[in-house]
Amino acid sequence: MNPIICALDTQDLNEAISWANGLRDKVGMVKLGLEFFAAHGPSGVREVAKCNVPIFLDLKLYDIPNTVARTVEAIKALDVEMLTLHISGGTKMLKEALSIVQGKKIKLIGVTVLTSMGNEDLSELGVAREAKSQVILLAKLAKKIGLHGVVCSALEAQEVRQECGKDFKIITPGIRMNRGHDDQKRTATPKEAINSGADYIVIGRPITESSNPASSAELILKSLTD
Ligand SMILES: O=c1ccn([C@@H]2O[C@H](COP(=O)(O)O)[C@@H](O)[C@H]2O)c(=O)[nH]1
Repeated sequence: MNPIICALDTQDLNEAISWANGLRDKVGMVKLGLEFFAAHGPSGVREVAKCNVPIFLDLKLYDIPNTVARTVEAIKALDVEMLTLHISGGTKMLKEALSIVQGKKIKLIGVTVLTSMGNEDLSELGVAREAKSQVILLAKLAKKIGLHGVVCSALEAQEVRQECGKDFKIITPGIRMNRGHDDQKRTATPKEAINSGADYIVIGRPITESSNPASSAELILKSLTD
């Protein structure tokens, strides 16, 4: 299985389609997020799906239970593999969302602590725990409620794997090699993430801003076995 999920972060539909076509054989999935969805909505997702590459829809839903459930209801008609929602939306929100996708192929993935945040950012929000312990707490809650997996950084992947078991999907953004951290704080290389137990590594700008996205993805894949 190819563990690379490339984030197609753009408002340009043609650019997203061109990336999806160019990367189809080099990645396991593509990710469409808030930027793309705000610009093109469900019809844009359907257009990218025509490129025959599995889609991870990263909308990070976070609202009252009824609103999230109705949103999941609208999204479940789309041909996507996984959809994200914030675990901090709470048990009722998560359970109601799960009940909507019961028996469907779409997997609900919980966002723990954004990889752009460090301990100081959490403390500013009144969260006394360090990022790692907050991630483990949220991942265990997600597992208990029945979510299919979580988004966390590679720095927590090993502990999440130990706590949540082998069938629980672990998806790690914040992947960096040789270009600084941008706005990410909890980062790791592709190989470190996979060695820590991640099922998938989410990589956006290091691929899409390179002069040759397909060959960058190919090199990253190769780096996993070197
Ligand atoms: O905690 C999170 C959750 C989601 N993301 C998303 O992943 C990609 C990362 O893109 P890069 O360009 O490789 O930084 C992006 O779409 C984020 O929305 C995340 O980074 N961290």
